[in-house]
Amino acid sequence: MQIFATEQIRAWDEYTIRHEPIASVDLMERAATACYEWLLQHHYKGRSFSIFCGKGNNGGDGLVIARLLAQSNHSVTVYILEFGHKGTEDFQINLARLHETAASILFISSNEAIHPIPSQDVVIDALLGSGINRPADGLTAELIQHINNSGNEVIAIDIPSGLYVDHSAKGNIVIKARHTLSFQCFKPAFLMPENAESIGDVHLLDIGLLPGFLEQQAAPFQLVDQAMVSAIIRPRNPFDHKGDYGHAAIIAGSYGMMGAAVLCARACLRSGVGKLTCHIPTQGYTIMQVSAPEAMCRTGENHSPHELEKYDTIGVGPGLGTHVENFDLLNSVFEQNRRPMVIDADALNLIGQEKALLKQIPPGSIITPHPKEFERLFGKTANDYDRIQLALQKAAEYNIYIVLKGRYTFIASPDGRGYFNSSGNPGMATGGTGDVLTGIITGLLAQKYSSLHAALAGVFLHGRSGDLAAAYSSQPSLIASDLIEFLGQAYQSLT
Ligand SMILES: NC(=O)C1=CN([C@@H]2O[C@H](COP(=O)(O)OP(=O)(O)OC[C@H]3O[C@@H](n4cnc5c(N)ncnc54)[C@H](O)[C@@H]3O)[C@@H](O)[C@H]2O)[C@H](O)CC1
Ligand SMILES: [K+]
Repeated sequence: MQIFATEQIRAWDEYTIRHEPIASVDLMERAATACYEWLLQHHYKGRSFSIFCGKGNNGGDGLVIARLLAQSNHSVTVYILEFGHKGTEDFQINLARLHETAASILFISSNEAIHPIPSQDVVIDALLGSGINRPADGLTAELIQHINNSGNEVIAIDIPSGLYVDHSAKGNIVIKARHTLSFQCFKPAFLMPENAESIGDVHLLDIGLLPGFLEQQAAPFQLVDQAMVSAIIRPRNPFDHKGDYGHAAIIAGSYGMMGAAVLCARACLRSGVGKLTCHIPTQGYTIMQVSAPEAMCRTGENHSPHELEKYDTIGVGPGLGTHVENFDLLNSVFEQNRRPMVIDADALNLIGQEKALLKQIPPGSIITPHPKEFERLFGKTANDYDRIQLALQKAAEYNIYIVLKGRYTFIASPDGRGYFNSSGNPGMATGGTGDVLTGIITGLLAQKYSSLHAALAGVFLHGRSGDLAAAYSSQPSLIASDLIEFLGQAYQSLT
């Protein structure tokens, strides 16, 4: 699924209006009806509503929702923020229609007109939508703050007012919504951690924008979803043997951190790899052989980084530690292996300390930093959007894939394309889940998936395992081992 910027969203509306064809006021009716139906289906039936509208089409949506609620006997008060103009055509048409209902309509043209919101009311925020082109200020900003301070439950229409669709609004005054009801596709704003407080839970409502538009559009970002990953994963052939699924190596673990190596190894095995050899410290030998009997082990000084050319790929980093001798280890790995590999955790921290190593990473490799590791490697950015751009820039500069881990993990490809993963949940914010991801991606690379496909399928399957595990038990109780147990079901869920 594409993730569009403001101009493309507007173009998609216009394409639908022209080709369906449908009048724009009828498209607004369809969008607002979807919001109204969502409210009825989600325990808001019978509640009373304070609906705040601007004079653009976002406000128009609010007026239609107000009419539909009033016509179904809900108590509705509509507050229209005065901007000194009549409003868009569709806004005006719907204001006239609203006058024929029992809804109270009040205009806010100064601070004095801002009154306390009844505590039982659900607030609908339809002040500003995707047409915003500057920070909310003056009376608009005061009204937003008034709504935020009220403590009432807020449902934002299309996007919380004050937020930009595709660039940072950090530091601006923005509505804090419990739910955001948006249309058709994800907007970049919904995928950025810096907006978490504003957007609440996002619900995408289908308003029937025509799919024909998608064929002509190159979106700046793609959403990694089930359809995408189902098309990547290949079925197994009946006459295959283990040699067909590659030989992976994992170089991981140190005293006190053998768990990371075990999680990584077990996840790699469950990903479908043919053979796995773990290069681990000698004192971790028994732990690994008992925990992952399917894997072979090599021990020896400094993880014994020898004969690495026999592997199809290598995953390095989980639980490795950042002792100085590990710089030699990394140098040796990068010298021996020039095929795409996976680099994570302490291996990234070592590279963060010795930036010259970045240039030695084999081309097409996948690095999997979390935001702090990313910062150590490439520096701080002012906001999440800049971090995404920096990731794309660095991916191109070093010819690597950067998997920037988070709620919506971002995958930066060296060709300039960016992908946001859609699966996963906050239960996965717990120790060891990153080691599992490294194991899965390493296993997919060994099975000769391209680096891009291994990264995309790896993050999606990892998140899907987390979703299945959380559904089976709960988010708080989720531990990294659960992801490995549910990887089989995650694969199954793709078909
Ligand atoms: N498919 C869809 O997504 C549909 C969306 N719809 C809704 O339409 C809005 C977009 O409407 P638009 O009129 O373009 O913009 P806004 O309502 O956001 O109005 C903005 C309006 O206000 C001016 N303005 C911009 N920034 C500010 C500011 N900081 N303070 C005050 N005023 C500002 C600007 O000049 C505009 O005139 C979309 O979000 C959906 O809710 C349709 O219903 C159809 C389907
Ligand atoms: K809004």
